[in-house]
Amino acid sequence: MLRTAYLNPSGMTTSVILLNLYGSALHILTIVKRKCVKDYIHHTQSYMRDVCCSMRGGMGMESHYVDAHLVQRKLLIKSGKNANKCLEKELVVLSDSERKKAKLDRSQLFHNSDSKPKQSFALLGKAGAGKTTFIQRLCLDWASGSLPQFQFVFLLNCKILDLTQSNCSLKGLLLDLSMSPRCEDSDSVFKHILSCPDEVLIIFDSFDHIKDFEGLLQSPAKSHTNTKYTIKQLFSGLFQKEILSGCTLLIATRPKDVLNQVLRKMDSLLELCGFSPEDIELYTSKYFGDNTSLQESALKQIKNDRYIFSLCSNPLLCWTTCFLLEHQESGNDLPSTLTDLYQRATSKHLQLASLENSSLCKNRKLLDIPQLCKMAWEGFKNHDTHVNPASSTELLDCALKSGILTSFKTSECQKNHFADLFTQNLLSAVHLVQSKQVNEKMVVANSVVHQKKRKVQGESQDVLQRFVTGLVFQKAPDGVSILDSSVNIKAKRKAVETHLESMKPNDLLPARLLELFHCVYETSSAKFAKLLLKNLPDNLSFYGTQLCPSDVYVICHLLQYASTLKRTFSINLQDTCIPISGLKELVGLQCIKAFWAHTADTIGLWEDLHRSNDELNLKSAIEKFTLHPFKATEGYHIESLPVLVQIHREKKLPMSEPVSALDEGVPALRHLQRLEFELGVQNGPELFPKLVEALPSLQSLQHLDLEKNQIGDSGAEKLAGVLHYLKCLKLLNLSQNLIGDAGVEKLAKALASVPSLQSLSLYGNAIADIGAEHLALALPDMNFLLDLNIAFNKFTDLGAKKLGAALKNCTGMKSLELWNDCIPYGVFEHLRLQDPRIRSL
Ligand SMILES: Nc1ncnc2c1ncn2[C@@H]1O[C@H](COP(=O)(O)OP(=O)(O)OP(=O)(O)O)[C@@H](O)[C@H]1O
Repeated sequence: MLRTAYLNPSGMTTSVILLNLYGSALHILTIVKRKCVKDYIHHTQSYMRDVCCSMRGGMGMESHYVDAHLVQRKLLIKSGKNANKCLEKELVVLSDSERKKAKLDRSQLFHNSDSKPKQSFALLGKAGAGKTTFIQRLCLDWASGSLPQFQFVFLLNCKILDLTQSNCSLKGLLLDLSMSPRCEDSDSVFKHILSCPDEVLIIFDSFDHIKDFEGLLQSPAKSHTNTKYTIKQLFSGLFQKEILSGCTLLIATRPKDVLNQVLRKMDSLLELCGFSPEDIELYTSKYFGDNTSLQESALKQIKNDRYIFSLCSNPLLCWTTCFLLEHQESGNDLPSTLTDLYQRATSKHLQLASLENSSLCKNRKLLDIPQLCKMAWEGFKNHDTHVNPASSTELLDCALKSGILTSFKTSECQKNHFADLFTQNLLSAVHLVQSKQVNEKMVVANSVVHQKKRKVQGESQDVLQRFVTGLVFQKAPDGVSILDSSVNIKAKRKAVETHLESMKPNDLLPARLLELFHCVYETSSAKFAKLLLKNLPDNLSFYGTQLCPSDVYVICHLLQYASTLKRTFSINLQDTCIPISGLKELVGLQCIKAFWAHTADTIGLWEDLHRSNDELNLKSAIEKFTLHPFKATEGYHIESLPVLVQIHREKKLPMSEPVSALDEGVPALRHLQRLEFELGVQNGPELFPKLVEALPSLQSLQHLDLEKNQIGDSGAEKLAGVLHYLKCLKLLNLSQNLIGDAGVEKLAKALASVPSLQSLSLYGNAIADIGAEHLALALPDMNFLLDLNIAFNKFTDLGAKKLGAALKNCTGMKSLELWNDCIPYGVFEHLRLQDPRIRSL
C-alpha cells in the first residue's frame, strides 16, 4: 500500500489509500474486538469452573454431585376467579407412573422436542431440593463446552440483587451484577451479546426472593441501551421479549412461594425431584468417600431409620444427616424430628467453628447466639436471608466459618446470607422461644397451623412452625438442645399447648392438615398425637397436596395411634404424587378402611404386592380401594379406567394368572354409586368412549352426571348401547351435550330398559320435533321417572304437544320442563293449564 502511495501521489489515490487504511484498521479492530469477546468468554468459563466446582461444605461438584432427575410438569390453565391463585394449585399433579414417564435428565433440559422452540424454563423445587446446585452443575457443563448452543451464560442470584433499585441497564445487569468476572471491554462484549441473543442463557436463581410479585410484568424495560430501569423491569423486558428477544431464560424457584403470573407463561416447567432411595445411598457413599467403615455404618444407620431415610430424599437434609453422622459420637442415636436434626447439626457447626478458631470465639457460650438468632428472625420477617453488615465482625466471622452463613460475591459487592432456609428458621424459632422481647401470643402465631388463615402460606412459614413447636416441647438432654437452659419457656409452652388443644382438624384445608400432622410430630408427644387422632374427621383428605416421603412417614407414624383409640378412616390421596411405596405403607395401616388414589398407581400397588406374593395385603388393598364419589376432571382420571375394568372382568392383574383376591372382581367398580364426568368440551368427546367401556361394570351406579361434554349424537348412541347394564341408575344428566334427534332416538329406546331411572335431564341440547316424538313414545315405559328436563332444545309446538300428551299416561311423573323459544307462548301456556306438572323453568 505504501508503495502504491509512493507511485501515485495524487489526491484521488490518497483517499483510496486512506480508505484502505481505514478498512484495514477496522478489520484489525474487529479482530481485536472479537478476540476480546472470545477472551471474555474464556475468562468467564474458567471463572465459572472455579466458582461452581465445589458444593457446600467444600465437597467437589465432580466427585459428589448426584444426578437427580427432573420431571416435566404441566399447568392446568384456569380462568376467571381462580386465575391468580398460588401456582401449586394449578400444577397438574402427576401420578407416580406418569412421573416416571415424564422424567428427564440434565442433558435434556434445553432439548426442543416440540415445533415451538422453548425459551423460558422454570426449575421448581422445595427448599434444599438442589436448585442452586443443579444450576451450578449446569454452569460447569457450559464451562466445559457441554452446552454449545450458548456462547454466554449469565447467572443472577435474586438473593443478592436489589430488585427495586432503579438505576440499572441491561448491560449492567448482565456484566456487573451476574456471577461473571469483570469485563475489560464491556462495550464490545455487550454489542456482541446484542448481535446473537439466541446464544445467550440468563439464569435467575432463587427467584422466590423477589418479594413483591405484584406488577412484575407491568412496565417492562423496552430499551437495551443505557436507559436505567429497575431489575424487575429488566426481568420483565427479557421475559416479555422486549429486550434481547431470542435469549433463553431459566428461573429457579420454590413453587409454593411464587405467584403464578410469571410461571403460567413459561414455556417449560421442570420439577427437581430430590433424591431417590438409590440416590441417597450413592450420595452417602460419596460423602464418606474412602472411609469405608464410616461409610458402611452411616449407610446402615440411615437405611435403618425410616424417618431419617425419608428426610434424606431432600438433598440438603441428606447432607445435614451425613454431616451429623460424620461428627457426632458413634453410638449416638439419630435425631427423631426435624427440629432435633437441625439443632444438633447447627450446634455442631458452631462448636466446630469455635474449635477451629479459638481466638475468635473460644466456645459457644462466648458467641452471641441470641444475637445471631435475632438476625435470623429479622430476616425471616422480611423474607430475607441477608445478614445486617453492621453486626459484630466476631459473630459474622464465626458464623461464616461454621457454615451457618455463606457469602456471595459479585464484581460489585460481597454479602453475607444464612446458608439455608432450615438453619435460618431454626435460629428464628430459637429467638421466638427464648427471647424475653417475644410474648406468648407471638409464639403461638408462629407455632401450629392457624385455622382462619385462608391464604396458602409459604414453605418458610411451614418450616418455622415445625421448629417453634418442636422447640417448645422438646425434652432434649443437656448438650443437645440449642436453647439456653436457664431461660424459662413454660408460659410459652403452655400457650402453644392450649392452642394445639383448641385445633379443629376437620375444618382444615388438606395442605394445612398436613402441616398440623408435622407440627404434632415435632412435639414427639403421644398425648398430642392422640388428641389429633381423636379430633380428626372420618374422611381424611390430602387431595391436591403433594406428598413427599417424609410427609408420608409422618402421616403413617401418627395414624398408628388410631388403633388405641379404635378409630378408622378413609383417606383421599388423589392428586398427591404419592409414590407407590408410600401408598403401600398407608394402605397397609389397619385404621385405613378405604382409600382413593390415582387408578394407575393403585394398579401399580396391586402388581407390586402380587409380585412379592403378599396375597393378604393384596386382598386388603383391593378391598380398600374406592372410587366413590368419582369426579373426573382430568384426562388421567378416565384413561386408566379400561385397565381397571379389564382387571374386574378377567379377575386377574395385567400379565398375571387369575388372582384369588379378585374372584369377585374389583369392589370399587361394583360399588360405585356416583360418577361425574367433567372433562368439558376439550377432552370430553375424546375420552367419553373410555367411560362407556367401563359403564357395564358399574352395577351399583345411581347417579351419572355427563353435563357439558359435547358427546353429541355418536356419544349418545354409545351410551344407549350400555344403559341396560345400569339397573340401579336413578339420575342421568345429559344437559348441554349437543345431542340431536338421531342421538335421542337411540337413547329413548334404551332408557326404557333402565328400570329405576327417576330423573333425566336433556336440557340445552339440539332435540327437534322428531326427537321429542321418540321421547314421547318411550315416556310411558319409564316406570319410575319422576322428573324430565328437556327445556332449551329445538322442538316446536308439535314436539311439545306430543310430550304433553305422553305425560298424561305417566301418572307417576312429577315434573316435565320443556320450555324453549320455538314453542309459541300460547301453546305452552295451554299445555301448562292442561297439566300443571309441565313447568317453564
Ligand atoms: N444433586 C446433588 N448432588 C449432591 N448434593 C446435592 C445435590 N443437590 C443438592 N445437594 C446438596 O444440598 C444442598 C442444598 O441444595 P441447594 O442449595 O441447591 O438447594 P435449593 O433447592 O437451591 O434450596 P433453596 O430453595 O433453599 O435455595 C447443597 O448445598 C448440596 O450440599
